[in-house]
Amino acid sequence: MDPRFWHDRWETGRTNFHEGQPNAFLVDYIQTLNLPKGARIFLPLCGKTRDIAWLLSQGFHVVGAELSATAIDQLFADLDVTPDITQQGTLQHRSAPGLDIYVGDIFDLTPTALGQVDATFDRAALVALPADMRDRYAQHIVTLTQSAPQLLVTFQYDEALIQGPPFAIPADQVKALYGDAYTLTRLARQDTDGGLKGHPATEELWHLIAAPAP
Ligand SMILES: C[S@@+](CC[C@H](N)C(=O)[O-])C[C@H]1O[C@@H](n2cnc3c(N)ncnc32)[C@H](O)[C@@H]1O
Repeated sequence: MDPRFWHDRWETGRTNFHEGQPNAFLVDYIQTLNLPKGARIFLPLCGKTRDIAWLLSQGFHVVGAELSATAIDQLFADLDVTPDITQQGTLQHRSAPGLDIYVGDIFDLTPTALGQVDATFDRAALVALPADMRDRYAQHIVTLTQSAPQLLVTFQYDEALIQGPPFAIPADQVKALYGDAYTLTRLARQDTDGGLKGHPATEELWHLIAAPAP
């Protein structure tokens, strides 16, 4: 998807994907990841999600990647924190205690820059990408995180009624994208509160664990 689409959304404040509170699946299912305090959790395409403040409050270290500098300005303002800022190639690195954010195209992020992560939480990231970008994205996440365990939130809805993003990602597509690298378990599904764009929708939570070597 053209980066201008997202820059425009942030510049004009059309960010209805932003939840004003930590994601309910994250809060209810984080224990499934069985992470110790201080574990590093990666949030791809993080926007200014409140999940970051919540994870920090739970004693985790958060690493995010986000295209929009405006989103990250707002994130740090919401956190009431002034980050240190350095340039790393095409990416800007904004850091504060417990928090590293890479501002720029996630496809420019390397495993070396990201460093070791213990888990990934994908909410409104995979589903934000059109079909022709998803393979590349999923492979990039696997490479970046070295198949770290993942919680992945997807949507199901009638695509004849709703135009994404967020895009519907049926179970067989989750398996096609991640089935080689991970063993997949659907942990939960629930109707989206108030529907999506006026139509019924369902959200699903997937738990991805590195598949045993063949
Ligand atoms: C639907 S929003 C979700 C934000 C956040 N995960 C949340 O739950 O509120 C998708 C975000 O991905 C960002 N984005 C889109 N393409 C990107 C890319 N190639 N690299 C980094 N971020 C990207 C957009 O700027 C936008 O903030």
